[in-house]
Amino acid sequence: MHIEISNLVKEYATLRAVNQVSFSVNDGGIIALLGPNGAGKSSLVRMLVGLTEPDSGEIRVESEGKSYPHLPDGSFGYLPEDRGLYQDRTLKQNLIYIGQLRGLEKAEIERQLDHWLQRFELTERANEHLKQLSKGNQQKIQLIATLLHRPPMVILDEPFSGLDPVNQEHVLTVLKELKAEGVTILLSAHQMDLVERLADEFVLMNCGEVIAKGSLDAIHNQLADRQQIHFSFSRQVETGALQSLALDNLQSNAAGTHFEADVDLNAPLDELLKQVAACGPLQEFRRHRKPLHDLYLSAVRSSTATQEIRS
Ligand SMILES: Nc1ncnc2c1ncn2[C@@H]1O[C@H](COP(=O)(O)OP(=O)(O)OP(=O)(O)O)[C@@H](O)[C@H]1O
Repeated sequence: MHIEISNLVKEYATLRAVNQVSFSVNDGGIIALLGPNGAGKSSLVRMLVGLTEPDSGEIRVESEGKSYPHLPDGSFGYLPEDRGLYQDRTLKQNLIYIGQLRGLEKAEIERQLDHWLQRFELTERANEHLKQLSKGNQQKIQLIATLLHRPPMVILDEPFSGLDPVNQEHVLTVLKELKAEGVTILLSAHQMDLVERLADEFVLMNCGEVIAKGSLDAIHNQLADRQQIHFSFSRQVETGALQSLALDNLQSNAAGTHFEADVDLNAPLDELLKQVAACGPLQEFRRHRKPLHDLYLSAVRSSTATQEIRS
């Protein structure tokens, strides 16, 4: 399956929630939609699954030699932002119902139910009403409902919401397992640190627009204006010599052995390494990549400022 999204626009009354968004999704791998509240992620996902239609632009889904304007029914699992299972029914009743809706045979439903309840450590609770479960466990049942029919593609709107760190890790592991099985995953999330470890591709959105997209390397190239280096010496060195190098914001520890500094994105690091090594007995020299979280925050701030100037 291949998805091509081109210049997509969605408007609600006077608000343009999705503005000229373009990106593509290839088979396999995990693609993450990131953006602050109101960035337009759910609006985009709803068009992708065919719940709403774009005002302009195009979604083209190529699957088994055919082309569709949204993901064809039955080809995907969808965890919506508004969760919808029956609170007064047991986990088992809810999931059997979902399995029947998806057209699964009784034996297959039982098989999948056993597998997923065990995988999410909820087997013992199968006969409890959904409302008896914590928010996090309810979220896991919602995920099972999305995965029960083993779709080749899953669309997850905020799969980590309501989960504690232990369960976030658990879901992360399950998503990695699905990826290893060849499932394509498109998810929206706010948990940068988790998403950075999980996704292969990223689409960063703000105020309806894409502000950066691609692999982590590509995002760094698009958003980082500086890079940070860390280096250390086996004994104290005079900072005088270091200060004459092209290093900004040079900081050292109290012992004068460990340093960090900002350098230009295009600075030749090999050359810099030689210059730093000439200042003392160098132990370590490494480039430190800003976490996605930091890149994202500064990009969202500057993109919001640009939008405010424009409007
Ligand atoms: N059905 C609707 N009618 C009117 N406005 C809407 C509708 N759905 C979303 N919006 C508005 O469109 C903008 C984008 O909303 P959307 O839910 O797509 O963002 P989001 O990135 O998913 O946000 P969140 O992370 O909070 O879920 C918001 O300003 C929202 O208020």
